[in-house]
Amino acid sequence: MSIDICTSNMAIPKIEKHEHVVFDASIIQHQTNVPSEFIWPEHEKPCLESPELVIPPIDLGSFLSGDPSAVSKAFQLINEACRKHGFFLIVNHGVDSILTAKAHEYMDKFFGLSLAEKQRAQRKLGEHSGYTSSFTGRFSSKLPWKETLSLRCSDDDQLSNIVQEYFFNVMGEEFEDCGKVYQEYCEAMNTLALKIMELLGFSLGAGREYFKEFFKGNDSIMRLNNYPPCQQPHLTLGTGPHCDPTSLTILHQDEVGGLQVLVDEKWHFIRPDPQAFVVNIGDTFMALSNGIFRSCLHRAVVNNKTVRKSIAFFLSPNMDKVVKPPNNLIDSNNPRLYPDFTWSELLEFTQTHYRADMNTLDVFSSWVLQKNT
Ligand SMILES: C=C1C[C@]23C[C@H]1CC[C@H]2[C@]1(C)CCC[C@@](C)(C(=O)O)[C@H]1[C@@H]3C(=O)O
Ligand SMILES: O=C(O)CCC(=O)C(=O)O
Ligand SMILES: [Fe+2]
Repeated sequence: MSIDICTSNMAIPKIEKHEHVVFDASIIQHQTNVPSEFIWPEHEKPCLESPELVIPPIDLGSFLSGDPSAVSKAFQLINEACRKHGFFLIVNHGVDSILTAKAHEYMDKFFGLSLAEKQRAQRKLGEHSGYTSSFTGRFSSKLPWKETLSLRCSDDDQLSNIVQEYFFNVMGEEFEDCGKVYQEYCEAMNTLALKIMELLGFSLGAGREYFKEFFKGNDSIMRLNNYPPCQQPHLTLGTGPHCDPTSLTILHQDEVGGLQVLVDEKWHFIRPDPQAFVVNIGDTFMALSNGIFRSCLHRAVVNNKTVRKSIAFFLSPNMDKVVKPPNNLIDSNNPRLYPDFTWSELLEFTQTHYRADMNTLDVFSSWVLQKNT
């Protein structure tokens, strides 16, 4: 496949696939030389000695309790973080730590299977759920050193068991318990995401309920990321630099560490904390906030000793919901920065035409404008 679209002022790079590359985690982790498809260009190669970013976490429980000083503290922290880089940590979030621990344990069960067994869940083009090893079917170079299992999830009543059913139908009875855990985890993430939306709505002066309402019936994705060890970790990346095209990401990383965030033009490690969720603003929320809250640029590095796992929940609106900012964020001094679009259009753009990176929202906006003229 090779798609080349040109917008009025921006060329969209080709997406090419090279299906001959095989990423079998059990083999590739021992290979002394990283295959060339996994070698990232010089300017994107990771710095494995980056400094750590130290930031105060947001206490969600106290904010929701309504205690005035906690509310104003959370309000101040969230405003600073989202205007500056779009990333923050949440503690006292109400998610059961046993559930999170089980979600990590079941990752070992799934990713510990042979490649052929994992490929029973192989993600097909156009589908949201399924297993992908290193995106070898989608991209030709700068392949990420990871395998993922994506699961579509939603708070729509009709899709209330979608994760559980996926495991049962695709992986069989043996994965029934695993399906139950990930179903429960998705529901916990959905509840948490909507609570965070209250905080964001409040901070942007749109009202506590505004974004919570907007995301009712959301069509989200949960992704299990498994990063095997790599013998030349300084040459590759687990996940390349990107802003999530989705609205809000809630990530839980295991104790190994590898997530880096760009702040003040420097990459910083985010030290893993089992009690905390890492939250970042994605492109769709940046558009919803009329550019006031920034989509966060981040990436993940790998290491030569230990497998690393992370679980990401990507909150996204219902497919047909029109993404446009609330009226209070638009005036003559703050004109609209992005055109109206639907999540279904942006999703299609990142899956078919353009590999999500740090410029997705701008390139996508030009594409939408050009399409509509
Ligand atoms: C809708 C999505 C596309 C990606 C997964 C979710 C949200 C983030 C996107 C992604 C993680 C951004 C970096 C590149 C990518 C290919 C990846 O490494 O996983 C992206 C996902 C994707 O396109 O499948
Ligand atoms: O694994 C990580 O820490 C980051 C993963 C990520 O950015 C993603 O899946 O979008
Ligand atoms: Fe991401």
